[in-house]
Amino acid sequence: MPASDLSRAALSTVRVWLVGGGKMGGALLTGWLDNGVAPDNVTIIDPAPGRVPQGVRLAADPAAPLAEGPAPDVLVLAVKPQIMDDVLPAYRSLGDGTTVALSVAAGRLIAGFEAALGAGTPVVRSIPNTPAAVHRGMTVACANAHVTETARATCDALLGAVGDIAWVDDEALIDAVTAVSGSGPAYVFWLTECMARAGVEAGLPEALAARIARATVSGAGALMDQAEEDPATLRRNVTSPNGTTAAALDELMNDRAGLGPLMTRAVAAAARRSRELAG
Ligand SMILES: NC(=O)C1=CN([C@@H]2O[C@H](COP(=O)(O)OP(=O)(O)OC[C@H]3O[C@@H](n4cnc5c(N)ncnc54)[C@H](O)[C@@H]3O)[C@@H](O)[C@H]2O)C=CC1
Ligand SMILES: O=C(O)[C@@H]1CCC=N1
Repeated sequence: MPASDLSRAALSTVRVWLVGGGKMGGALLTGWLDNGVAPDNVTIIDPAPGRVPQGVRLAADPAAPLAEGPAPDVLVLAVKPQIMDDVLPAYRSLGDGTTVALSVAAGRLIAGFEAALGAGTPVVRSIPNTPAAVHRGMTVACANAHVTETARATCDALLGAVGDIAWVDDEALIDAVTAVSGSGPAYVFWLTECMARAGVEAGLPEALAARIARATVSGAGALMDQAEEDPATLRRNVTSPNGTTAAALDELMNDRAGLGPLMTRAVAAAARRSRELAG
């Protein structure tokens, strides 16, 4: 069976509880339903959710789903890291069994989920990103020793339903992953805003500057996606010797004051914050 059929098969019967149906949880949910998860196998637990697709069960808190059952195969934890400690105890009865706790929360450690839900609980810690909303997400995940091969395949299919997925064995890498791909879309949007503002400062009308900045960033992203060349080659393809791009890159690629050292500082700051969120 091809991998995509395998994923669909894994998803067609999976029972998921989504704790936190906000931006990230909602984006994941859309991908699941598009990839074969049955709406009546999904429960959103959220006192103020975003969109609730037809056929999906909604509960403001876990009391009713826990009483009614059946227990989920996967408990997806998509609330803010800062409230995770308050949210988890209610799900203790699902711990130490076959239900996999699949977190998308920044910073929160596998050990924290084990402490709250039970030491024998299968836990997957992952970091997706918001391009998941258009099925172009990038997720990196890490599993504890209690996650079986089947459970890992199910989580792989759930996370892979909204884009690309990579697994790491070393949980410590997740902080840097969060800083690059988790937060990264915001850097690209800020780059777009900066390009538009610079265009206005160079004399363009605001609407035209915003339009060409947005089209350029998304067009460059699409080219990078489809081209075989690496980003450095694509950059060189734009850069004529002694031309306009070379003049700009002299500033952007400056060893001390260019985008390189700035990005290093930004990513280090995000990774540091991820470590702090561990609590
Ligand atoms: N937004 C992003 O780019 C990314 C977010 N994440 C992680 O995803 C998680 C959710 O973030 P967002 O979706 O951006 O936030 P959000 O604020 O859009 O969604 C959080 C949801 O949790 C709900 N909620 C609040 N208290 C609750 C409770 N006691 N039980 C159940 N639900 C409750 C809220 O009503 C809301 O719908 C965070 O842990 C964040 O670190 C991870 C990667 C990227
Ligand atoms: O800013 C945050 O903390 C979350 C995690 C990665 C993207 N958004």
